[in-house]
Amino acid sequence: MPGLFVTLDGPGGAGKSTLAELVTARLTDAGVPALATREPSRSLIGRLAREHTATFSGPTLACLVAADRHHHLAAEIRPALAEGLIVVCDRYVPSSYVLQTRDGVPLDYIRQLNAPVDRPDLAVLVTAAAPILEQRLTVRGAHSRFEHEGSSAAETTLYEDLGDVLATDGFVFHQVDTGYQSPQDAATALTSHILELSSRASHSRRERPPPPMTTTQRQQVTVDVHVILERDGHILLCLRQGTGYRDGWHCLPSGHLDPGETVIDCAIREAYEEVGVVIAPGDLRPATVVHHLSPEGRPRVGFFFVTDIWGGEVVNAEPTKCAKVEWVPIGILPSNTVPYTLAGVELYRSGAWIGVHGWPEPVAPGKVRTDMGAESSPGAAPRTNVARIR
Ligand SMILES: Nc1ncnc2c1ncn2[C@@H]1O[C@H](COP(=O)(O)OP(=O)(O)OP(=O)(O)O)[C@@H](O)[C@H]1O
Ligand SMILES: Cc1cn([C@H]2C[C@H](O)[C@@H](COP(=O)(O)O)O2)c(=O)[nH]c1=O
Repeated sequence: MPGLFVTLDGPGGAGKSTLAELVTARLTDAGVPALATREPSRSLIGRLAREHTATFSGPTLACLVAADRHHHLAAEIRPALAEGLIVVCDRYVPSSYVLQTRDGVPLDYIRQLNAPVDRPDLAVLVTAAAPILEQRLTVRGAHSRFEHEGSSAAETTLYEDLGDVLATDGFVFHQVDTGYQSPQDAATALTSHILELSSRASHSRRERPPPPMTTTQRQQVTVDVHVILERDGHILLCLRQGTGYRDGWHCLPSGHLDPGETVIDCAIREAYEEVGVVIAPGDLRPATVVHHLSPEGRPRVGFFFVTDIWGGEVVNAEPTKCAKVEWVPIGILPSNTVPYTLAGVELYRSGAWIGVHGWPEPVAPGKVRTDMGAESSPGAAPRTNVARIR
């Protein structure tokens, strides 16, 4: 994976969330695409785990957070890494080793549950002396029963004792003591460390020649699905925010294909999750397909669907990821529209069934055909079959 996966763990009040937010902002300001995320994640399973620690405990909570972790990796972390992003995750496996142990689950059981999950490139252990943590928690307030029930000293000791286990389990870790440095200073030091690691990783990737493709090696691509809701010459765009990827840019309701999902199911799910509309499978029409190469060199295939029939009201259903949803004229998209999105909409408008975007050279010079008129769609020109978008 070309990105870098960084996790932050440590006792309650150590400053994990503060650091995650500051480091991601600094990376983004430095022009390095980064994604801030956390565990339990924002998914349905994650919300169950986060919001119900009073109800779920012991092995139940251990399994719930492990299930959330598997889904989080598949749905959010691996796709972002594949795009070349630095993923900064607030809590990961070391939190399970400590919190589930405190909940009476045997450490070996927790290690087995987490044995199959990805190892981060860097596991940051954020610490501070126990009296400092207690003081911070008193001022900020406790987030969960773990912080009501336990003492910071006991939790800190469990993290301190974790070194050998983490090393055995394949974690490369780095300690940050926030006890005597401001959040800004801690973030500056950690951001430099991450940037250095990232540059080392990309150097070693560059120095390693790409392995030759053999018949057993196939190109891996990320599949995205985009939904064009079209009405009266306008389409619906979402203004991204707080995602760490292209924030401040407009995109279509869209997302990655989940494991086991068809592109049709994915379009229906994303439209519902992001803008609250219910689309019947038969009302989705294929708009175009974009074979995209991301600036980091990762290939993606985007299936664009279009519809003008849906149930429910359009709403901004994910306000933490989207500042607003907006109807815009299909022919005059905002200048801050994500280029990949723009390519899909332009292909659809031009009537091309399929196009390539972001690739440096024509894939098959002389083979580009634009002469195969086919059925047309509302708002779109007669269909052509292939186009190239720069
Ligand atoms: N370096 C620091 N110096 C002083 N105060 C800090 C520092 N880092 C964070 N804080 C403060 O300590 C409190 C806890 O920080 P934060 O919520 O980031 O911790 P956390 O490790 O994510 O906690 P939890 O595990 O409970 O979610 C906050 O009020 C935050 O402003
Ligand atoms: C990752 C992880 C989390 N939990 C629990 C502990 C807390 O109740 C929440 C995290 O909230 P915070 O604001 O980050 O403190 O989730 C857990 O039990 N095990 C885990 O691995």
